[in-house]
Amino acid sequence: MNKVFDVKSLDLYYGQKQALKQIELPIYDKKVTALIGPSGCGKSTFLRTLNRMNDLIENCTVQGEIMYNNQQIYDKQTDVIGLRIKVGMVFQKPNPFPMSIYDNIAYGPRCQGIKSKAALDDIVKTSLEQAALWEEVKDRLRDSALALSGGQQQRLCIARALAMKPEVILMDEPTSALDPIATSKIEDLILQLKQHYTIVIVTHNMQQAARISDYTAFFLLGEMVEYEETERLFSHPRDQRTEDYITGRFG
Ligand SMILES: Nc1ncnc2c1ncn2[C@@H]1O[C@H](COP(=O)(O)OP(=O)(O)OP(=O)(O)O)[C@@H](O)[C@H]1O
Repeated sequence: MNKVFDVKSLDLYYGQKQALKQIELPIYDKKVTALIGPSGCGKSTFLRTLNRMNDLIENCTVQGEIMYNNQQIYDKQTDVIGLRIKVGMVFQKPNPFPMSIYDNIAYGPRCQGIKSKAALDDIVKTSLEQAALWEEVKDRLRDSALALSGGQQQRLCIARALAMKPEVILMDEPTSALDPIATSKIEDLILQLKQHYTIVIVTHNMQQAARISDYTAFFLLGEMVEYEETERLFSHPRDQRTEDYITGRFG
């Protein structure tokens, strides 16, 4: 199986404080990898290393190696903007831009220099279709995105990421602000998207990890304690700490 990312000996510090310790992890192509663990264990921090979003945090230093398609992304020569296009991100709280549904999707492609209306129309339609939102919004593309429901806004944010033609989508607790029906739609969508994209998702919800992911990594206190095929990790955890966490003994 093809590794999209290969992480080796990754340490991350916020100032003096070490938030990630010697993380080693592969991320496989067109699979869903879930990151689980109690609050503050470093899941979001790790997720952000994969497209160098932590660069935006002052005092954050990273050591070790993250290979993305056989290229070390923490090299000085890395085109970080290009990396963030290829490795898109969806956040916990839906964050549509205060503009129309259409313009939310067209914004990124326009910034990349695409001006033709036909080309933009096509990107908007395809992205919304892939995000399972087209049927719900096709008659109101010029309406404000802020008028959509929370679940629709989150699918819009996924469509906005897809419009950039990424290879990987990082999702940081994408359903934690949503009700169960909207959550279930996003979960179905993730299962669809993995046919074409590699997905890494942070979730607090172990049932969700079990339902949608192929691989799971359990983090604790900045360490990656266990990484396994999801089914195996939940049925036969190797480490006592994983077992304690998944059986609800802490966290
Ligand atoms: N910008 C920052 N500056 C300093 N410390 C930070 C920063 N962001 C996170 N941390 C610290 O790094 C550690 C890991 O935080 P992180 O947000 O990655 O954990 P998490 O597992 O994603 O938690 P949660 O599930 O609550 O979102 C925590 O101790 C946190 O306080």
